[in-house]
Amino acid sequence: MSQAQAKESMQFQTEVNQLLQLMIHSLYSNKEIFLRELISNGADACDKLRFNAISDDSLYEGDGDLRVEVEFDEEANTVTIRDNGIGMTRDQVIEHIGTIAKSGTKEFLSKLSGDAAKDSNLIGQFGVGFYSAFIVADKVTLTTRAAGTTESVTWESDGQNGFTLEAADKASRGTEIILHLKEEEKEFANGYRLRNIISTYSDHIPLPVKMLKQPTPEYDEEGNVKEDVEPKAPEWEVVNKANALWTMPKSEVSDEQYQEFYKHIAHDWQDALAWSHNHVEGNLEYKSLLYVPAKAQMDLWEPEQRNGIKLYVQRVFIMDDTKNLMPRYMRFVRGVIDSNDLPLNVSREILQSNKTIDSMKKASVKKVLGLLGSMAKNDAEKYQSFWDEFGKVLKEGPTEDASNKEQIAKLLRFSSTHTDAEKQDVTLEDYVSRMQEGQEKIYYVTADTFTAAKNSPHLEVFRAKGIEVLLLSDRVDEWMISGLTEFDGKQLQSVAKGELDLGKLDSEEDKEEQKKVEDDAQSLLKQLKEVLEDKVEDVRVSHRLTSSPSCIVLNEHDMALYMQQLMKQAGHAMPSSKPILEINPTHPMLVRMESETDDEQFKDWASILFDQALLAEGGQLEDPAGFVHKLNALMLKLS
Ligand SMILES: Nc1ncnc2c1ncn2[C@@H]1O[C@H](COP(=O)(O)OP(=O)(O)OP(=O)(O)O)[C@@H](O)[C@H]1O
Repeated sequence: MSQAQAKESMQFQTEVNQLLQLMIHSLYSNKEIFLRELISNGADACDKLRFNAISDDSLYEGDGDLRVEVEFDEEANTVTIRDNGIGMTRDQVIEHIGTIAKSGTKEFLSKLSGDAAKDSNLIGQFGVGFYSAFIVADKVTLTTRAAGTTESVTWESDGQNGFTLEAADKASRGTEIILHLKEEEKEFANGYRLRNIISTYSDHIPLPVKMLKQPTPEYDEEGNVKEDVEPKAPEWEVVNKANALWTMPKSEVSDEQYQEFYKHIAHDWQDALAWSHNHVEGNLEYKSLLYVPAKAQMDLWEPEQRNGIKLYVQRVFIMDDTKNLMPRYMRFVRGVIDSNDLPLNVSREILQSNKTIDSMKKASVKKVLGLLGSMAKNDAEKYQSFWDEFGKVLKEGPTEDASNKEQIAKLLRFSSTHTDAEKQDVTLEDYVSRMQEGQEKIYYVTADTFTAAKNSPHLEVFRAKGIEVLLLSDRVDEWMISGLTEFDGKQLQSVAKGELDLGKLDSEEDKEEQKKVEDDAQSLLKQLKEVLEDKVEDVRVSHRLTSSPSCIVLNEHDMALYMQQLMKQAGHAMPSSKPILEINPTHPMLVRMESETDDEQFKDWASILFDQALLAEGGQLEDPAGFVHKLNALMLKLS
């Protein structure tokens, strides 16, 4: 007996039970969505077949009438969902249905707290998909045959103890799923209920969903039900509108319909935050329906993301595209673009360098930016919830998409010393409106954590003068800043890089005072330079510090120290440029050092001064043990 014929039991991948239990619990009050999920899968399978058949007509096997069928059996307490789409091979069944090894699953499960209420919120990130069948069924039997093959297979599971696989004898291609309903879910084995769910959730998907016509009794002349009538062959009828929602005029689509369609294409079970629906005519003709989800998808940070924009050509599904129709910094967008200009046989290669695609992409990016802009303007709270989910992704924008930099910059939100709160809700426009008389630049500091940014010694003079500084502590921030060098004609300036020139913000008195401190510190500077020659490029008097003894200053174009560290850990070779040490000669530690006559002792002081500045900057010490040793010796001396 070949492997394909034997009945075989297999285990689910780890944690599948946990996930199923969580899903059943989370979606219990919304359980009828199982039907939408399974119909959506069937519709996707038909889309894939239609696309593959463009180059290989034989895949249709004489049946090009693509559809999803829903049947029920009240007595057996079952609901069946059947499609004549692409189907699955045995290996595909194992890969897609028998496992939960979707990218990001592990991370998702690791976030679970065990608190059912909290975890229910999290499941929103995890597309529910096929497994939602187990919300209502205690056994699921799936039989499938891949288009273009002859072997079919039956998968069966109770959602608890793994699954079995067995060779089947399916005459036609596609997938049939029988849900053996739980006793308490009997209500779903009912034609009226099923039709109702289909028209709520699947009315506007671009594929007919069919059910058998309800038998209507025949009456005699007296109005009595005729008995002994020859039973008619059951007839199928389309029970949804199947009118591809994006092709409908906006005025005819309700918010509920937009939301249901979103759930269908995004495989999300929560409402979208906003959408933009466009019918474009002119040089190019296309329709687009673009959604901003409410919650970050699980794989938002994976290099290879699933789904994205569905590309259609004249209502024929071509492919799910994650790269060509939206830039990476908009990878959270879900939707449909349906072109009238592209050829039906458009290939992945063509997509990568095609003028029509480029123009549609450009216009779609503008649409999403416009959508976000008006959300920010009209509903700050909603925009804030968007920012909290997707802000870090949008921050990739200024560097990735220079042509829309200004518009993206207006959408950015920051923490700042204005409130010192971690919440990112300060706009660059807010900042500019609060700039001081004579202030020419927008100041920021970057650090590994929010606390490190907030407590950075570089902020001391800014705090003393009441000048606002943006506090940047997301990993992406250094990258964002490399693309965002100015806003509203004002340069963005790191407070930790380069020579600090506060320009008009320093009074003549300040400048005179600084000059005096500098003159007085000349010999101390000279001594320090000699001792620290190997470690620093220069030692100079700081105008940034008011209460710390020293700080590290980087060259204008150097990456922040904590970023350099990260890059090194990731295996990148980093050029080793030496930093500058700035000192505060009025600090008691420096005053004490100046009077030190023991050379060895002075060296230790200098070394500690440098090392602690490095630590405050998120850098790593070359010789941490040496630092501790010197510090201890010093403390003992002082005791
Ligand atoms: N009716 C079907 N015909 C063919 N393949 C199917 C069918 N149903 C599911 N699949 C395959 O199984 C995979 C997993 O389905 P599942 O519903 O769990 O997730 P999904 O639809 O890909 O996305 P999500 O998890 O976001 O819902 C699908 O991507 C598809 O490859």
